[in-house]
Amino acid sequence: MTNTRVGDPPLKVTDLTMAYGPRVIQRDLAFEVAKGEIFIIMGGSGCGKSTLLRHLVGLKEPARGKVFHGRTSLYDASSREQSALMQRIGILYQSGALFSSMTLFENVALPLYQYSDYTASEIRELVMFKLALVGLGGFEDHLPAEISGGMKKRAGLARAMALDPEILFFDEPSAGLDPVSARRLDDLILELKESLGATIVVVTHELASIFAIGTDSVFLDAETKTMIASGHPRDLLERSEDARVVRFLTRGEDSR
Ligand SMILES: Nc1ncnc2c1ncn2[C@@H]1O[C@H](COP(=O)(O)OP(=O)(O)OP(=O)(O)O)[C@@H](O)[C@H]1O
Repeated sequence: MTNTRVGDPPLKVTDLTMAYGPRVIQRDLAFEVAKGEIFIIMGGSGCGKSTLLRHLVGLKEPARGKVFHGRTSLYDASSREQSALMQRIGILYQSGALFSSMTLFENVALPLYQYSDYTASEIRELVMFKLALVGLGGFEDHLPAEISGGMKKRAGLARAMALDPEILFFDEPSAGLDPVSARRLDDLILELKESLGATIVVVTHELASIFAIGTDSVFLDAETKTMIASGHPRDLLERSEDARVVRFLTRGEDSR
């Protein structure tokens, strides 16, 4: 199924209000994620970053407004259209969310068996390719418990990429990783963007990651409950006049 035309942004949010029951978390969100960008959702703790991610991937219906994947309004689509859309995205959850009783090979193969018509030998080839892409060639028979936290994230990434998604969503990819593993993951995300041309949406408050990989962003403010900045993180750092944005991007050590 193709629902995008040249020039259509892969992801767009219009007039979005997010709420849990009567409690509004964010309102008046509007932004587009252009093809090939690494789009960062940032803001302080509790501002609604993960909640926004849930809205973007079909897990939470907006209180108001729309989320478009290509030309399709996600929450106005039929459940058949929605599940087709969901197969065109990949999600890397915080823990990597691997099945602990399955080998890395089986974890990555699962979505291919579930959602594609590939033969077993084609799946084998694809899984080996995806594992090699994330630097886990040779680890296909390992169980998640037998590998490090950084490797689990990379295996989760291989699984998120199994179906060659048009958009990848990452929820706090470097959470729980030591700085060296976090750097490696950032480098890998950049490589994937270059080699696959994928569009990537990342929730993170890690400054190093934001500046290392981000090419566009939205900044959510918990107090005013809306977005107060958007754009390339480095431009925001250099040009934002908003003290809250600058404080966040300098961790309170503004030395511009
Ligand atoms: N299922 C839920 N039901 C009710 N309130 C919720 C639910 N999930 C989150 N919230 C509330 O919504 C607000 C935003 O939470 P969210 O997890 O989206 O923020 P966040 O920016 O991702 O935070 P953090 O950076 O700390 O992970 C918080 O006040 C949180 O308590």
